[in-house]
Amino acid sequence: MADAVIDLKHLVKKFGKQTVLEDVNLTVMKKQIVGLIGPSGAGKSTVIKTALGMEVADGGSATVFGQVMPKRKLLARIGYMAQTDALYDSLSGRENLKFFAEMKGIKKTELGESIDHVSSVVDLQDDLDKRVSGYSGGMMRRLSLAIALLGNPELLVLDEPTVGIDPALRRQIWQELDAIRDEGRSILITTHVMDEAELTDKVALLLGGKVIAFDEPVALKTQYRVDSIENVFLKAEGEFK
Ligand SMILES: Nc1ncnc2c1ncn2[C@@H]1O[C@H](COP(=O)(O)OP(=O)(O)OP(=O)(O)O)[C@@H](O)[C@H]1O
Repeated sequence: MADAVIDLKHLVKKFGKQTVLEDVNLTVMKKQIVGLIGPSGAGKSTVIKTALGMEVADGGSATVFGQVMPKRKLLARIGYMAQTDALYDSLSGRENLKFFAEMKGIKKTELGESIDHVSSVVDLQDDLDKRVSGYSGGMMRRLSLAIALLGNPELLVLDEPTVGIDPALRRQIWQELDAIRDEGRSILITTHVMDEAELTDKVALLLGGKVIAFDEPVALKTQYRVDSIENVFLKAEGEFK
């Protein structure tokens, strides 16, 4: 699709004999937040990893900015937050941010401002000089998110970014995600928090290796004749079984 930032067409991914993704169709357009929901083990992380070229597809196609990943040139345009934190434990939060900022090619003159901004979004300013080995799980998630936000990437791919994060901070993070979208950037986010799925522009429901529903939250609620995305999820899952 023209203008699609992420475009997955009939994507198939197998692990040995297990077909995790059977026929996944999904697009993330410019200036859009797309939420990917589905039961545990449905394959949400696999969708992300295959889209980003960390796993090789067994069928169909996956493009990001019109190209098949991985493409070194595109990496600077993408902020990726994995489900497991890839942080340097023996370094402080600030040192981790500096390291990843350099990897992303952020100019030295912009480094301080950049680190201040991303650490304030996740409320880590006061803990930046502590070693990551002393961080709680939630603090590590917040640092990983801050790293993904560095450099204002055009596309953010966030795998369960708000696990272990309390509601007030979660709200603050969503304000930032909205601002990022309003600037014309794009976000693909997986979540188990159904309230968060309500905040997206479009929700994709992954079940049985397929995106069985993909629409605006309001449209999905109308389609399933329920009053929340949580109930859409439960009804779709019930019908599927
Ligand atoms: N590298 C791998 N090798 C073998 N099997 C894998 C691999 N990665 C994922 N799987 C399997 O694929 C299925 C989907 O896993 P995935 O992590 O994508 O699900 P998920 O929807 O992200 O789950 P959760 O919500 O629990 O994070 C699972 O059955 C998992 O065991």
